[in-house]
Amino acid sequence: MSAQASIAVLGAGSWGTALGIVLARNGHNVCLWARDPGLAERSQQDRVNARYLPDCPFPESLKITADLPLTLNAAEQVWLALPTKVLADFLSDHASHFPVDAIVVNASKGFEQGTGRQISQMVASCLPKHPFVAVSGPTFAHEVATAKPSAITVASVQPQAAECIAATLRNHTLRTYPTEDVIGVEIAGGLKNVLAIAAGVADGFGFGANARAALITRGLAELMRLGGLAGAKPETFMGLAGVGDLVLTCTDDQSRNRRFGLKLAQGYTRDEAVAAIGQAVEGIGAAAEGERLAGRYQVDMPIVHAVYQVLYEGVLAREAVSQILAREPRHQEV
Ligand SMILES: NC(=O)C1=CN([C@@H]2O[C@H](COP(=O)(O)OP(=O)(O)OC[C@H]3O[C@@H](n4cnc5c(N)ncnc54)[C@H](OP(=O)(O)O)[C@@H]3O)[C@@H](O)[C@H]2O)C=CC1
Ligand SMILES: O=C(CO)COP(=O)(O)O
Repeated sequence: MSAQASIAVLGAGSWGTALGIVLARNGHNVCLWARDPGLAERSQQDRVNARYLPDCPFPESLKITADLPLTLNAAEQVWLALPTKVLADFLSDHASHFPVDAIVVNASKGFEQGTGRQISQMVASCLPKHPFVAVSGPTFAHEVATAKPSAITVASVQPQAAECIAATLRNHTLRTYPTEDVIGVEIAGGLKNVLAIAAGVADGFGFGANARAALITRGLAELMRLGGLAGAKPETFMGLAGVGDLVLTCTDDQSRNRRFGLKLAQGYTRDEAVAAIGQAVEGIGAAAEGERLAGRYQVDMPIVHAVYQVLYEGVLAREAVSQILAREPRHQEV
């Protein structure tokens, strides 16, 4: 891999655009793929993605296009920043066009819809020979793109691939932390969005800071219980991709998932709240997959279950909260 890499970033929403900007600023040649030719053309001309990151100008070495073969051509790294629900179809349609030696880097958070498979498993079934890396952590796109200090986990079962991607991504405002625990990083990143919805609901009802802290702590316990049975390392949940991202998204209104929960508490239906946010709300799909995984591993996940009931079974948010509070008292354990 050359010091100046040729990089394809697929998905020109807020996260793909932010990553494209950072990678280009780091001196790499980046081609960002947008599915909307109009957006690609305007952004290439104006040197900014006015729809998703209007105040973040493109560095010179960032190009944006809707031409996928051109984007993938000779890429040494292919970064995925698409909503998780479209990933399965996207990979089955386009994986055969990925350059054979490219490292595949996933930056999305969630699970395959309908199966609960992790993104690493989806990628492995379509691209079994490509090294795979997952990046995840407390990183709001706008803060990363505007070079606010941030830190991110870079996970791969192939340490060399993790180190390569960490070196590509890090700079003086973005610290990278490699790990081999892909399972833990993906479970934490996928399910913290469900808990952020719950935090938004609780704050929307005015339950206060104590309730929010309890929710984060007990939510973390749910992630660790599931992660333990799925083969993750407990310490991953105490790191950036675990408690780091959980705290970020449960406490700050930059989070779309948290804002979605706030809307539910205001009485919006699920679909009205999705429309009001107007961007990816990964916690919705992840609630269904979290419920599926809890069943598969026979693990108690009451907060994930409550969010699932509100989103899929028509239970009122207030009622779901009362049900959690009415649970049998128990000893604290993780
Ligand atoms: N934003 C953030 O701060 C962070 C986001 N992430 C994760 O990154 C992933 C992407 O999120 P984010 O960029 O924020 O989402 P956004 O809602 O900002 O953007 C979504 C992007 O996906 C595109 N898209 C939607 N459907 C399709 C499709 N069928 N085929 C191709 N492209 C499609 C949209 O295109 P169009 O504009 O044409 O609709 C848009 O470019 C999510 O998994 C999220 O959890 C991770 C860390 C930080
Ligand atoms: O994952 C994120 C930050 O780490 C972004 O969270 P939201 O998708 O809730 O905005």
